Amino acid sequence: MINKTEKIWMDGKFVNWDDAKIHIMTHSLHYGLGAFEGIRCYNTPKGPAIFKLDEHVKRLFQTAHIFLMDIPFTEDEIKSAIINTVRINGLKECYIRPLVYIGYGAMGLYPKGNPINVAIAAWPWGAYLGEEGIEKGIRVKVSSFIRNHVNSNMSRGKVSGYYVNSQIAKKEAISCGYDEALLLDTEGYISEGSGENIFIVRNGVLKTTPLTSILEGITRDSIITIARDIKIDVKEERFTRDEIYIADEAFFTGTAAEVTPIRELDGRVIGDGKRGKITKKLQSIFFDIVKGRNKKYNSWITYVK
Ligand SMILES: Cc1[nH+]cc(COP(=O)(O)O)c(CN[C@@H](CCC(=O)O)C(=O)O)c1O
Repeated sequence: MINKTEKIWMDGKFVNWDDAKIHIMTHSLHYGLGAFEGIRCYNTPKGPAIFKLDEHVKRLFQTAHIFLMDIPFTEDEIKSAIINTVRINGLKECYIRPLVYIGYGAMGLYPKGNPINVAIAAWPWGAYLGEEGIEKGIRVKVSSFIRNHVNSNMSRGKVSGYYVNSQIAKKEAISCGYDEALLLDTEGYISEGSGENIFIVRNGVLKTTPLTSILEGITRDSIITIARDIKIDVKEERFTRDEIYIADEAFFTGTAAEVTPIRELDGRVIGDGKRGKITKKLQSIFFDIVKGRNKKYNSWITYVK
């Protein structure tokens, strides 16, 4: 069950969590066209700070742009609303969910005149794939469902309705006794997890999927930068499921998933079946950064004063 907080921001005003309601005939509820973000705020020695706020808000507006949704607020207004949502709820660490949706009005696939509404909620949300997963790694299954074609899904967009594909993949993985699903693209190459990007390590080289059928992950981009800063060779190129089977290490990245090692894929143990050395190094630098303990990356965090 979600951890309720006090207030939710809706179209410029704060409302009580229990009063944050919309009409059942709200367009996006029926047709799935909503733009959303997942953002984390961490506690730091100088108080709560939001990780890569600018990048997340930019992506939210890019998604709306791709789908011809005019957000009736500026990026700065949304950034302040996000900061104020964390502040008004007195949260030190939380997960933040801005949602841009097509509101109540016409029905049908061409909703002329329906308003574009915006809501922002923030709540405590711990390790997405479990604390144990962060330490020891998780078990993953290649899904029998694939990512949509790049001309079906506009994969630079983070759209609510796309997560039907992710949910059916995750349900299958869990019903088969795994922790998470890994989806292939339409050509059978590795794409991404149901809610994460993926990295592998082979012979000291870090490899991740190129920006094709995958969401342009902000955590993915951060890990690539961190890896290159510590002189790890990073390749963004396609690879297949069996390259993961024989990899030395593998891990997921995402705002919710953070950096979660993968210890097994489809019953094949990866490396020695534990969190790999490079994974551990990148994970620890990442957590130092988000928790305000690495000055070099201070521009990546926005303090909620
Ligand atoms: C499909 C997908 N791929 C990659 C990522 C990683 O992107 P980024 O967060 O920018 O590094 C996410 C985020 N998944 C979000 C949704 C989780 C949820 O269950 O809801 C998240 O991690 O917030 C995805 O949903």
